[in-house]
Amino acid sequence: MLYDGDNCVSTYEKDQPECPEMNFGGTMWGEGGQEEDKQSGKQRLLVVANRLPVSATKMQNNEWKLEISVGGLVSVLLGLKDFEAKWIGWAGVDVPDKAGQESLTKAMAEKKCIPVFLDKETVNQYYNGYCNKILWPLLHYLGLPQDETYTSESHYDVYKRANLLFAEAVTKHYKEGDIVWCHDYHLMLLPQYLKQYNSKMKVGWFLHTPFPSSEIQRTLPTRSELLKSVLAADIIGFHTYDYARHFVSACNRILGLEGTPEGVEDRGKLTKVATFPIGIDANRFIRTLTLPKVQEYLTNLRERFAERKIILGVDRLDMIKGIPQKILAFEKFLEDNPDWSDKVVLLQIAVPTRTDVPEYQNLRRHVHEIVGRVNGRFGTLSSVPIIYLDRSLDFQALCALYSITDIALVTSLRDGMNLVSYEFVACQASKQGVLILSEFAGAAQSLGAGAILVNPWNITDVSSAIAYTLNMPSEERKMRHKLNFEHVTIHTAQEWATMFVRELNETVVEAQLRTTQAWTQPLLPVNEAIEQFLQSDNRLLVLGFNATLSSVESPIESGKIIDLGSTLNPNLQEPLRRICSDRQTTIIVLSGSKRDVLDKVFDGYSMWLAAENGIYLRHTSGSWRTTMPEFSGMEWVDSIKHVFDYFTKRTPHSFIEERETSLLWNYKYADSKFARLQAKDLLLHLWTGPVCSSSVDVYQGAQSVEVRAVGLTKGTAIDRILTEIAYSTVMDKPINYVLCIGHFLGKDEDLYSFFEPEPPVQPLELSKSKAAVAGNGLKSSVKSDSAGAHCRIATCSTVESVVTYESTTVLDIKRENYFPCTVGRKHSRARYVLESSKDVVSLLEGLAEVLPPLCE
Ligand SMILES: O=P(O)(O)OC[C@H]1O[C@H](O[C@H]2O[C@H](CO)[C@@H](O)[C@H](O)[C@H]2O)[C@H](O)[C@@H](O)[C@@H]1O
Ligand SMILES: O=c1ccn([C@@H]2O[C@H](COP(=O)(O)OP(=O)(O)O)[C@@H](O)[C@H]2O)c(=O)[nH]1
Repeated sequence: MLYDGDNCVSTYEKDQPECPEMNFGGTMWGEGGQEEDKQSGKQRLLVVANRLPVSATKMQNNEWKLEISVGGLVSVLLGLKDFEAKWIGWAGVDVPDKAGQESLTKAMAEKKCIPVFLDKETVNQYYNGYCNKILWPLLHYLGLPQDETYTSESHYDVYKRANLLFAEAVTKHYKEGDIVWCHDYHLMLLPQYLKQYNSKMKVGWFLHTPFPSSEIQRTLPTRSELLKSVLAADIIGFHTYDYARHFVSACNRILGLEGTPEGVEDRGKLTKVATFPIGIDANRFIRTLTLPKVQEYLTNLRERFAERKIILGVDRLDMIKGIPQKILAFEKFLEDNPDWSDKVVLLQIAVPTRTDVPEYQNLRRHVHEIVGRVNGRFGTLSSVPIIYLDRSLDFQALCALYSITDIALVTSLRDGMNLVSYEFVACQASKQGVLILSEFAGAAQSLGAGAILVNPWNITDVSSAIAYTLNMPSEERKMRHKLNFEHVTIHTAQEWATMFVRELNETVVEAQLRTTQAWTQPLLPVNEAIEQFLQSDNRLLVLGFNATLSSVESPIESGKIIDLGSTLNPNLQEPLRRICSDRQTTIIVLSGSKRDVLDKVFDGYSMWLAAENGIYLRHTSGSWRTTMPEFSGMEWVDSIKHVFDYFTKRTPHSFIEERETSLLWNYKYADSKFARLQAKDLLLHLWTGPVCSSSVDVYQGAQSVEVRAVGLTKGTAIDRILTEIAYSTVMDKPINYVLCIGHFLGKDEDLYSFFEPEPPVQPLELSKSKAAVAGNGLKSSVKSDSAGAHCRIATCSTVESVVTYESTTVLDIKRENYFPCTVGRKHSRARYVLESSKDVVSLLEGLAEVLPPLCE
């Protein structure tokens, strides 16, 4: 992005009146930066990138000449007026002596830059080696080096060390509340290092390159470490949706983590993953075109190329830019269109980059060779078809060139975004030339409507696109330009940065809310639960079945699964019988299991059975009824079953449970390690296939994957179940004790919140919320029974949960009488946890003991 390495410093900004100095966001951050920051009241932003936006040359007496090399990111940050920004990055020069380091640090402080000093060997192994020989080709689908004598391990160690040095620089300058924005593949370990130092630091990471398919990422020996480290960030940004999708799927397939619509979830911690397509400061380009110097350039260029159409290529001399392919396509065009041979010229600016890496040196030789061949073949004594420059241009010359060009030819084999295509469009207001753009550049997803998209590997395709564009009617040209010009001028670099930083701030607030609301819970205070049970006179126990009351039989006989289904833990028979017989206690077993399973297991107990996640309900003395008929459709089932079948065949001892309203792939009897890997793959197939096209939710259990209709949750069900119970029983006093225990997964945890009286609110808020309760602050459901009578269930949103049915209060719960508890899950929304179903036995035994003995 910044062409300042390798002897090709782009100094084009330094003389420009509109941008006299680096002054991100106004106030300077000197040694007394915090003071000034307090004055400005702006949020501080630490931008950490491999490269600084200034490059340094040593003069005499430890003095430094600093040149600003403004590229995409720099101009972006120049526009970030709402932040106090400071840049941390590699100094770009080797400064072995302390005195030199101090003087450079001081000089750079004036430009709000903090240099990180890397010695020559570190640069060689970290930047040339691990970044540019390993990560860069991999991220661009070129794979790992084929040379088997090459080992990346030592490079990786140095990569780690370099990332630590960046981390040290950040922590040295970090102040509470700062935003730390890490950039690119050079710094993939940085988010983790920073969070280890201070878990409260707001950290974002943005990748400027593509993120390849997980099949490519899988080959990287350090694949897991790098993914885990970037996941430590609060938010991860990519240029395009495809890159974000690939990243989420790599986390799923490589780390086994769940991808959600918002990002990647790991044991309750969500890392947000989102797309933020970068833009440019289009006005800066438009303004520059009016400068006298640029006009002078334009006059010269017009004279020089008066008789010829100009095709322009501006690329770093990098294999991802597809320069050889571009030249071959141009050769093909000349071959196929001899009439054009002296009427067109290809100007190719090939900016040297990473010149210490052997692959880049080879590329240079290769490109020189083919340019020479084509010019030799099609050139004349007076002109050549390709003008090729191995250097960078100053900004004004570049703008002039963009503006005079007829066709910009961008043939990247892969490219994160490609800002050159944006810059060309911004400079084309008067000429309205055409952009031929590789479909493998991120820019194709934003400028695709106006550009001619090509597959750069298809030489004939690109050659035909050149011919088509040269002959394009002016109306079409104008229409295409208009579309792109609008995009480039509206979706600017500033918008990009503002959006990222805003999202990062919001994500941190959301995450704080989530952690304070949930996810860490103490053990159930069993004595207290028993004591409150004893004190109450109308109690409700809502119990899950599987992994709560069940015991698993050994199911495999002679290698075949004989699924006997779950049975009731025998130790529970006695306590359950006792509790069921208590007239002041109602038990509901709320389970995903089918009706016949619950019928069989709970035959002889007096309790309510809610099967298939509560869609079906019966008292053991009565018959089944449907509580939520709207969820009985199964139009989605075939496509899901197809995927389940595929994995069942390939995972010994796994099986499918077909229920009336859901479908479950169960691998509780399979080899757990292998089955977990299979489950990861299965989930990926579901998420990228049938789940996208149907209204279903996926529930991931410890040994199962269940799919059911969206909205069919145990929390929705309990609302209807209580209505039914209230309707069919005589309740002379409200339920004043609830124990809600189960191994409930994912969205089923809404069951816990159904009963949860909301926490006390601030005094000021309290009056507001009371007012709301009187108005429409009630969670309510209104349903008609068969006779047309209306039942209403309402939950008051203060410290008490109140449920009424036809003006009779059914449920009146205070926080101290409510015990929501998960079984065997480390991360849950329930207030309490019991570690295993054994603890459930002890608890129910405890409850049974305080009841009067059974009269046989
Ligand atoms: O610093 P270098 O090694 O000389 O490389 C220059 C930059 O190349 C990459 O740029 C990417 O960022 C652009 C803006 O987001 C994007 O349009 C382009 O497609 C990418 O290739 C690299 O990611 C930067 O870190 C380098 O500084
Ligand atoms: O002689 C030149 C040619 C190009 N550029 C700038 O380099 C950047 C190239 O960014 P791009 O996203 O196209 O690709 P990258 O080189 O970052 O992969 C653009 O902002 C160009 O204006 C430059 O500074 N000097």
